[in-house]
Amino acid sequence: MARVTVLGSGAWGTALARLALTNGNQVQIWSRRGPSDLATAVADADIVVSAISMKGVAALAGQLQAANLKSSTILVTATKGLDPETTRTPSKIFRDTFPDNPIVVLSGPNLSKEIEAQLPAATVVASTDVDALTRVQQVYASETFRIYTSPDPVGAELGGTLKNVVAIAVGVCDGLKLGSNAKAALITRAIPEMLRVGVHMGAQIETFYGLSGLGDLLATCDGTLSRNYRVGYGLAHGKKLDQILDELGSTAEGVNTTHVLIDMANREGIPVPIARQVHRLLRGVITPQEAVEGLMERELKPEACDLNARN
Ligand SMILES: NC(=O)C1=CN([C@@H]2O[C@H](COP(=O)(O)OP(=O)(O)OC[C@H]3O[C@@H](n4cnc5c(N)ncnc54)[C@H](O)[C@@H]3O)[C@@H](O)[C@H]2O)C=CC1
Ligand SMILES: O=C(CO)COP(=O)(O)O
Repeated sequence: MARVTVLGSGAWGTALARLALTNGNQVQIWSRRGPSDLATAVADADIVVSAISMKGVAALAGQLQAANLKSSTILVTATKGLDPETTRTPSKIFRDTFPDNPIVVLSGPNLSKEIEAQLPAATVVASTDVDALTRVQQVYASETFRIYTSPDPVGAELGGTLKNVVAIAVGVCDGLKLGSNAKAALITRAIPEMLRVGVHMGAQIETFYGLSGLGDLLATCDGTLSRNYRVGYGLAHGKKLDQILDELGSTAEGVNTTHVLIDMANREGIPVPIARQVHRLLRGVITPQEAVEGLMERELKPEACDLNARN
């Protein structure tokens, strides 16, 4: 049994709290608009699970620091995004703020509605701290939630982060009714793009072929349960981005991730053709049809990809 505090009472925070509770752990949820004070909520926790939107992670890390988080507390991050100011992943933000705490990433094909319905699923917990990995694995492993471990936290969270951009593109593809061939081509060609960014940011290649990479890419590109997919689908039907996000009423991280990714790709010269079309589409400078044409009209090239290619 562990004392677990989950930060964030959105769809994913609630599901992660319920999973830990069902396994017999002592669980409390903190949220920014809730009644409890952060310092009190984390004071006795063995494990703090952060499941808030990316836009709040850097500030939350600062608040936790002010709350004097114990250095023995395991910090688990379940957010899938990149910091707009620094391009850091959540685990990097926590690592920079809490150099002595064990940091664990939890990421995989985990659409919260299916998890809440107790459908079988698997995920990855990733850390360089083996004891912390075992502890978090024990807290979450159950008959319906299978937990694999990985030594590559950055790779695990980048898979979950970058696939959100692809899910927007696939939503467009389905919204325009481009067919199964186009969808298969898009998802497959997205993999070298994700790998190129991942390798640049220090991830291990094999992580992207596991649950937190390919697994999450497939789950999120499968259809209507994914909010990022629904962003693309809505754009393909001529809706404005603001309207789509209002209707969703919850976080679609791929929108912010696309902007951060394109800033980074421009600075570092990383070729990301799919993300670039998504970026133009989100900014409203091209139509969904023009985004497709932009991809199809690119120069012809071999399929094999150079992961260190630069523009
Ligand atoms: N819902 C899902 O199926 C899954 C979501 N995730 C990731 O988990 C993260 C949260 O997603 P959801 O819970 O689905 O979103 P949500 O929109 O349902 O909830 C977002 C939560 O973040 C909190 N939050 C937002 N801005 C904040 C700030 N500035 N400071 C403190 N808290 C803030 C909100 O109060 C809310 O509790 C995202 O990064 C998402 O990609 C990961 C796996 C599955
Ligand atoms: O990350 C997720 C599933 O693993 C959730 O995807 P969406 O944020 O697109 O709903």
